[in-house]
Amino acid sequence: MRLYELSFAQIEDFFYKLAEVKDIIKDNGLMEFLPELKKLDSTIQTGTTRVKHAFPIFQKGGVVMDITNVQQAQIAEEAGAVAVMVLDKLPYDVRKSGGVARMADPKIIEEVMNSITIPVMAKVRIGHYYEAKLLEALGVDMIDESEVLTPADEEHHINKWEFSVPFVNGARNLGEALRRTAEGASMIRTKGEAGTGNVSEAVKHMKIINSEIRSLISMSEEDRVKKAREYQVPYQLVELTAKIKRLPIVNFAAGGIATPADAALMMWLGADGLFVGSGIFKSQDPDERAKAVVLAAACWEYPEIVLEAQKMISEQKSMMGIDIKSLKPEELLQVRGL
Ligand SMILES: O=C(CO)[C@H](O)[C@H](O)COP(=O)(O)O
Repeated sequence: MRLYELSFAQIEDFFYKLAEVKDIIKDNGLMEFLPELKKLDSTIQTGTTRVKHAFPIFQKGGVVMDITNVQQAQIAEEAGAVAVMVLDKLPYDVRKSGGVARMADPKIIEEVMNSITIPVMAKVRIGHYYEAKLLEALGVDMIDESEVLTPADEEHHINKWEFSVPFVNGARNLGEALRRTAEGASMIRTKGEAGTGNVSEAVKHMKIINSEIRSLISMSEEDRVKKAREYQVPYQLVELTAKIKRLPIVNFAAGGIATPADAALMMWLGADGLFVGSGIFKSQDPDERAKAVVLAAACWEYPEIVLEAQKMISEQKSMMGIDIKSLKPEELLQVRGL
């Protein structure tokens, strides 16, 4: 039983209780705890859109860490990550190794699921319906249809409504974010340029989305109808975005976040939370950095605390970043899946 299979009320209660009962969960395993939760409300349907949307809401303010093995998963859990994302290779290594990047080995994903108590996500190739079916069967908590892996379909994304497991998708602008939402994604992450250790593209994408939402808000109804056509999404989705003045689903920042200061910057720009991979596990101080990034994301409104977080790491141990301008157009991961 995974988190998305619970009802909304059960998930809510789970997260409230999580702080109190973390030790109990650790000692007994999550499975022992679930029957108690089930008793709270056994009648509500599970795997519904409400549940799929609730799961990312409860991760807000947190950091999801890319990991490739059990050891890294344990570092992430120990550091206070809200979830881990299992990959075959970290985005930096995907970039360096070339070739076709596919979903991670299911045996490793299973090992990770059995070794930690926080939610486990994993990536599939864009449009790879069947990798997603395998991950759903495996019981992961969320699927990332990711441009970091080699796209399986150059034209279509997965129809995510068909799944009971929630999906996260990347976006560089409002059009992409709303198209993925219309396809059934429960969470968006700004794409940034993964594996570069360079936060500049994540900043750019977050600012583009913010400014496009601002212009929707001030637009006439007639122009919003036109925008919906341009974005190729239902008008109601454009209308809702303008009304609530934000993306209708949770939006985390990703791609190139490497330091606590980067983490705080993205939260200040309005991210609901963060995905961080290479920046932590390609650094020379992953244990400390993982904790420092979690602290900075949670306390981004307090520069003095972010300063403490920044002091927990050593700049000399940061991953060597890549200047985006040095990448050839075909080396950009962000342009996959529009
Ligand atoms: O979700 C992701 C892409 O699918 C990655 O988690 C994210 O982009 C990580 O990038 P980096 O390695 O630069 O931190």
